Amino acid sequence: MFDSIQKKLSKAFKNLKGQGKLSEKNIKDAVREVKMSLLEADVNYKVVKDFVERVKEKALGKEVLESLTPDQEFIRIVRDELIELMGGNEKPKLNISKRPGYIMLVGLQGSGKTTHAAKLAKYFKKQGKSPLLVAADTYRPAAIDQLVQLGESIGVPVFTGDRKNAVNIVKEAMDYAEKLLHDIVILDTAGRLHIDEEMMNELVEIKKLVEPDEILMVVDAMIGQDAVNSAKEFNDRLELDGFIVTKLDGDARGGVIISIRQITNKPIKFVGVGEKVDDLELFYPDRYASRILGMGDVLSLIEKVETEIDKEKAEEAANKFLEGKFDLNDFLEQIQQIRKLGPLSKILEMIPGIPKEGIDFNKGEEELKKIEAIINSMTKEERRKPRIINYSRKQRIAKGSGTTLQDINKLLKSYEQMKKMMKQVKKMKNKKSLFGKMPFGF
Ligand SMILES: Nc1nc2c(ncn2[C@@H]2O[C@H](COP(=O)(O)OP(=O)(O)OP(=O)(O)O)[C@@H](O)[C@H]2O)c(=O)[nH]1
Repeated sequence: MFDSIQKKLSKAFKNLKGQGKLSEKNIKDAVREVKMSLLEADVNYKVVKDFVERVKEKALGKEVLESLTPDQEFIRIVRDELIELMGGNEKPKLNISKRPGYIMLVGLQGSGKTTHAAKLAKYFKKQGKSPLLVAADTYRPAAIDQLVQLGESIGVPVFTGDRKNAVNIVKEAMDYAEKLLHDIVILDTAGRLHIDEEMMNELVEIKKLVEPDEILMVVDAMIGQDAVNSAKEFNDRLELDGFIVTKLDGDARGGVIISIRQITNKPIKFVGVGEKVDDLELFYPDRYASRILGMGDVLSLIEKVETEIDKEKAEEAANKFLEGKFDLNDFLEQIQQIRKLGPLSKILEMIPGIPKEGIDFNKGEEELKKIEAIINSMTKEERRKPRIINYSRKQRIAKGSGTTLQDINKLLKSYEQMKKMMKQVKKMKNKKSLFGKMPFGF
């Protein structure tokens, strides 16, 4: 995410590092680099121009010129201005006041509406709500089937009606939702390759009928400025409540996320970071500013861990480890939990200070898959007591998992090392409880 803008900006900052004191020229050069980085990231020209003016004005102020760590002071200014540009300290919020609440998704074809309708439904389901998905995309019939399939995969009903007339489908869906006591209704509407009058009229009609609590436009980050221009047109016609910016996991350059708020004056509420139904994040301007600047995003990582990782299982595993009873079954479960967080590259980029260069994420991913396959090919007893795995068992496991004897030896060796660590931890724990029993404590 944002690889190229991160690299360019870090070059701008590097030139200020170790300069002792800064001159006006240093700062002007750095500002120019920032400007080029933003333009190359496809940020709207006017947005860049205003942004750069504000950064220059602040950077030429006394604080930076006299600061002992001018590069950090400069980064702070860029970060603050970036946050401001993307919505300040605003928290992402959906304003649902009716019951059922209505969320209408609009956007161009292929932007990710259908996928994000399902992601939102799952998001609400996780909160204990009872969502209903409505397939009102009659322009591309396959979109209805796509939504039905996605709905099945997350256990959320999908209303399809007569599959012919979007306004009729929505009308019937409203009755249906009230009867079945759904508390949130998500409408997937039709998109076109380009904005056209027929599509807009249909959307306006649905809007009038439903009076949605939220009209969110789904915008594809990969198409850059075109996306921002169409966002402006949609907003002019429909008075949007906000945006879901999708496909930020790809090599999106960042332009959309940085400019859309400024151009439309409407907030980004969610971002899509992958094709799976869990790949949805709330949009916090400060956290995204940190990511754009390559400073990681620990808060989002913690939230991800809290929602994806089973706390009870994690505690159970930790206890087993402390008791020295952590076996390969537990090891497998831990790997599966970690994989629920998504690809390693995505996890690591949220942690500040981890350089991306030189890390082969695919190799790490492959290694995890290999370990999973090896443990899956073991019997229950072998997983519980890996020491019984002799040569012939190793041969069988290697065959079953499509790996080599070397791979198996490597895993068993890591497990032995882990066991040693468990023993040490257990010893320390016992010592601690002994000290706890001494008369004066320790
Ligand atoms: N990498 C990535 N792909 C995404 C994301 N969101 C959607 N996609 C993919 O983008 C493609 C289009 O998504 P759809 O949900 O079908 O788009 P749509 O806007 O409903 O398209 P129409 O129904 O034709 O208007 C699909 O292949 C999705 O898997 C995302 O956040 N990241």
